[in-house]
Amino acid sequence: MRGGAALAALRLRTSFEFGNREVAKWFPGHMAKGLKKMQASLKKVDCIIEVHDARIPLSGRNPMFQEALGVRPHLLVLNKMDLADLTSKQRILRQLEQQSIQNVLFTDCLRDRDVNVKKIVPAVTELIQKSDRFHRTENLEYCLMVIGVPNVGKSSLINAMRRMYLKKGKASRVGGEPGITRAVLTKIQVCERPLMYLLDTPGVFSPRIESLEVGMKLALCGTILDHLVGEEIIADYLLFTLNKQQKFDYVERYQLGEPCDDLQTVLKKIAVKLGKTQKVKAITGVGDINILMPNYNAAAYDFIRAFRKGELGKVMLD
Ligand SMILES: Nc1nc2c(ncn2[C@@H]2O[C@H](COP(=O)(O)OP(=O)(O)OP(=O)(O)O)[C@@H](O)[C@H]2O)c(=O)[nH]1
Repeated sequence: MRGGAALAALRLRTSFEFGNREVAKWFPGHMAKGLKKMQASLKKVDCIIEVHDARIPLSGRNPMFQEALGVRPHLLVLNKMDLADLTSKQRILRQLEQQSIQNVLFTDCLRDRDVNVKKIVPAVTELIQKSDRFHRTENLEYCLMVIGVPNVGKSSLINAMRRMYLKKGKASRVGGEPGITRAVLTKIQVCERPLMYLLDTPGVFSPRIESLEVGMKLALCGTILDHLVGEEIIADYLLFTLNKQQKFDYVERYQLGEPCDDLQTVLKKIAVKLGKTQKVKAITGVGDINILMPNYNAAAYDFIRAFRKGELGKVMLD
């Protein structure tokens, strides 16, 4: 940890200049399957498992499905907990509770037999049994659906649950029913008593981008296509965030010597360190010379990817 005086000498930014950008273009509507298409299958669902990225537990979730579906048991799974700095977990849970979200689990779907993934079925069983749905006797099968914005790990969660339950030999996959898309109706049995299924196709929602800052956080976590936002600005927001939170793993990774808040300087050093440079011929008064130009795009790409893989340390963006 660097001392206050040393940090002050580095002149780190205290705010980020977002400029004039149009967030509306950052998430093309066709990327989400759309509520309408999902609604038919959602009607049959007894409990919604909403997956979101644990690094942005408050930003970008789309509450639209709750409004569209009325009151229905809902479990919020904050996934990628392995990438999140959870020292402020209690604050996050309190803030979520203020939004009436009480049922929250943190997961790491890539870890084999994650203990928290295991808690999903008992939590969901309790939620359904406490809800009105339990008194509807005509159908004793419970059906769960995983939904969320892109790239938060919905498919990974389904696969983790599938591994967990299919391995036990208790679960079976059930084929489609006539008249309804087979893919939507493919079910995985996840519990015997009560009989519970998970629809194996997740519902994709568009994120709610209420501000440029929220948009940038979503972009940093990879839920928006990078080129729509711009890799350079994502890299700059990443640099700003790491410095603000004093997460200086990047300094060591790229052998920068000391933290720096100037993107061009950082990208130049990253490019040189990674050997991402291009020979460019320059014509001068005394003849042609070859100069080495850093490939800023390749450097920005590496910087962002390293962050997303957790190689620059754990963060909390909200
Ligand atoms: N570190 C980490 N990575 C994860 C975790 N869960 C998923 N991922 C990674 O996140 C990326 C997206 O995972 P998916 O399961 O495809 O996410 P999705 O929400 O189904 O994505 P869409 O199909 O785009 O909606 C993949 O590279 C996964 O390997 C997790 O718990 N921790």
